[in-house]
This record gives sequence, structure tokens and C-alpha cells, in this order.
Amino acid sequence: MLVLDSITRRFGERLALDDVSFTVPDGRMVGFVGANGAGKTTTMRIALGVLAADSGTVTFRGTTPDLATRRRFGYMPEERGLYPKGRILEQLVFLARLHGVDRAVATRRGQELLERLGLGERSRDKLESLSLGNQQRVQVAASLIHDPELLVLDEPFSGLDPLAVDSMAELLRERTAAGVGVLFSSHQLDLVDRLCDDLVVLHGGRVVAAGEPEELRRERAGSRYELVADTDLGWLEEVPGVRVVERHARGAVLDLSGGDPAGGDLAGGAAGLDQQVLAEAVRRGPVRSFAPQLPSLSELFQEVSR
Ligand SMILES: Nc1ncnc2c1ncn2[C@@H]1O[C@H](COP(=O)(O)OP(=O)(O)OP(=O)(O)O)[C@@H](O)[C@H]1O
Repeated sequence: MLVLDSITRRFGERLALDDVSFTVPDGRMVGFVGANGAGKTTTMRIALGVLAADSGTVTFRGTTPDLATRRRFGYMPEERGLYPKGRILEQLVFLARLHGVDRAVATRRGQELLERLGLGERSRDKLESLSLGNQQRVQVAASLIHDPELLVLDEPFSGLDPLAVDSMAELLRERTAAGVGVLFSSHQLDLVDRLCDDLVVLHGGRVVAAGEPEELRRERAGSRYELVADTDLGWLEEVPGVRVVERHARGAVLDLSGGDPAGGDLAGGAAGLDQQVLAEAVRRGPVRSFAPQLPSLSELFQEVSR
């Protein structure tokens, strides 16, 4: 696994990274999110060894990565690395050769990757002759060409159509299944939600949330509940402490933050308001589900990025 421990980096007076620590375990997809200027690219550059930290350490599988180890990393930089006027497959092969891959192997792998990304027919064309989204696919292929042990991808999905996102995600999933850790940044939160195993949220150069998205959501579930029941739920409007946020065909979303968590007499017991609402709903008829409503990734992001 890749471990970043207490990384700090300044640019002049500006503290771009402040005590950043997180891990990219082998075989996991780690989504890296944060507003513009939060420090994602700076962190990735430091992780890859292309930029130095002022303090803190980066280790990969227990040791500080030397040049030989770093050659086994795959990196898609923010500024992208390929030449617009270069031929596609030639450039992939050239990059693979820089990483020590044999020409024949590199050519086969390059062609395979391009075919997987729907660009098999274009391998001899110049990069600039492709649409921007297709150029983006080739940039990702370039980071995969030498079969790396770790992938660090700066916005690999930007500009891709939904089908291209799926084929790219499948390609990356194959890498994680083979034990490769993947760190990828993105501003597309729904996509990150769908793809990542772990999430790291950066805000103003600090890690403000890290962990499995489901876990992070549960921690911030707050006081919203969804009740799905067969009966009419109009009675909820009258319950002190209950605010009906939304009604839908089968139930309602409730905010119970106005209630006394330790008691109340709706159902005559000392249970919290959630249990009282549930008991009352059951008394009135069949309840299909009643559970805390977890915030979306976008809500979570907004909350931790304040
Ligand atoms: N070479 C540099 N010189 C001076 N300041 C820099 C340099 N690189 C980054 N910064 C500053 O460091 C902060 C973090 O920038 P960084 O590019 O890492 O953010 P980011 O999260 O990748 O943003 P975006 O989502 O816009 O790509 C910003 O305030 C940026 O202006």
C-alpha cells in the first residue's frame, strides 16, 4: 500500500498541504475529491515523487520509493503527458520502453489497451486527430502501458462520455482485482460514489474525511429517516418534534432533530423519537421500512468542506 504520512507543502506563503495523511491500499480504488485548489494535484505529485514535500513521508509497501520503484507506478498527470503530433501507439510503446518494457510486449499491450478503449483502428493516427474524450482515453492507456503496481490518476474521467467511463472503470477494476492500488481524483461526485472503495476528501489542504463512503455517510446520518408504510402518513404532521421533509407515494422523509431523543409521550414510552414514530406507525398498519436516511456523497462533501 501507499502511505502518505503528515505531508506538508508550502508555495511561498501559501500552505498548500497541511498534515495530509491517508493510505491507498493494494487492490482498492481510492477516490480523491476536493474543491479547486484544495491540493489534490500537489498531493499526487508528492506521492509520485515528482514534487518534494516540506515535511512528512511517502512509503510504498513499507519503504521510501526509489527510482526503480517509481518506474513501476502509473501516473496520469494533470497536464497530461503525450504529444499531440505523435502517433498514438508509437507514443505508448515509447513510454513503455522508458519503463523497461520490451518493444514487442509494449506493442501488443498498447494495441490491446487501445482496442479495449474502442480505439484499436486509430493506433497509427496522430493523437491530435482524436476527439478530446478519445485523447483522454489514450492518456489513461499511457499510464497503464507498463502494467504498474500503483496507479495515480489526476481526473481520469473528465470529459468522458458515460460509455467511456464504464469501459475505463472496468479496466481500472481489473487492475485493482490484480492487487493494484488506484488513487484517482475527480470532481464528478456521483461517479466517485459509484466507483471508489475508499474516499479521501481534501479541503484547504487538509484531509477532512477519509474512509469507506458508506461508513462516512452513516457517521453523518443525522436525524433524517425514511418511513415506508401502507397507511396514510398524514398523522406525522401533528407529531411534536417531527418535520416532514418530503412525502412520496409510499412514504415520507422525516427530520427528527426537533424531538427529545430521550423521551416524549407519543407512544407512552421513554424511547427516542425515532422509536416512538416507528411504534406509532406500526400501530396504524404495516410498515415496510424505517431507517436513517444517509446523506448523498454530495451532501457529505458540502458538509465537510465548509
Ligand atoms: N507550482 C505552484 N506554485 C505556486 N502555487 C501552487 C503551485 N502548485 C499549486 N499551487 C497552489 O497550491 C494549492 C493547491 O493546488 P492544487 O493544484 O494541488 O489543487 P487541486 O485540488 O488539484 O485543484 P484543481 O481541482 O483545481 O485541480 C492552490 O492554492 C495552488 O494555487
